Amino acid sequence: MAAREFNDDAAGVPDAAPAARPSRLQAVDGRVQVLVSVRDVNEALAAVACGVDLIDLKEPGSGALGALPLHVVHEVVQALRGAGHGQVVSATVGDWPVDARDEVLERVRATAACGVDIVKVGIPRADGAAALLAALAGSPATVVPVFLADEGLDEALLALACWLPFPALMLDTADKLAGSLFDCLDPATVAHFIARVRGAGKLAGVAGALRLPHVPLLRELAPDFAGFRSAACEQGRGGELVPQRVQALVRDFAAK
Ligand SMILES: O=C[C@H](O)COP(=O)(O)O
Repeated sequence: MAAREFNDDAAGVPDAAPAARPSRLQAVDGRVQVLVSVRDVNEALAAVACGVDLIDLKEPGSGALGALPLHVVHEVVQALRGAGHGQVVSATVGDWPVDARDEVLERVRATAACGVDIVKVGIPRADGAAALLAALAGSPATVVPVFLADEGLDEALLALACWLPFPALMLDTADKLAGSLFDCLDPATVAHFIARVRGAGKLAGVAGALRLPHVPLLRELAPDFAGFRSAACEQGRGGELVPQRVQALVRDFAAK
């Protein structure tokens, strides 16, 4: 799909947007779904046992969207499905420069071939991001672009991604030591992102060093899903997943 086919005008998203790809990712009425990033079979099974909605396969020690070895991605998908767990499973492809389109597309293809439902790809605010989005829209895999919001939100990029046939869009941060998503974007901008994505018929997800005290604000903003790694570990996001921390997140999002 060529970026030049897109023509955002004052009216916003053009009428002739391509239909979003069918995806197993669905909204749940009245509840923010909890996504937790895990690095192996044990963490995935522990997260499922805690009641998380979405399992995200990632090596947190390798960066914001650090990729796991493909054989581990495959192994976790097999373990979850083999044990009868139907959670939507996503996986990341690593942190790539924005112009490494061929490498990203190849990694997206290989990751999707491991049986995950969704492949998450980071979109930095940088020259070349529109071309990357357009290339990802042409991939046969189900891709969810993840806007890295450290430098703010680029409205034109968001409009393009809303127009392209992705089933969902996410916000996240690249620098996990610089605070949370809300240190990069104010709640009104996050609310605007969610409304814009929903208005385009897609699901909206947020992440970015979010912690338990952010849950009330997240519930108010009501994205379709919120993603966590840092909050689920005791020794930083590269440490081990702590089930009690995951349970606390699930409980607080489910509380009446
Ligand atoms: O997609 C979710 C991320 O793994 C969240 O990680 P984080 O909480 O460390 O920002």
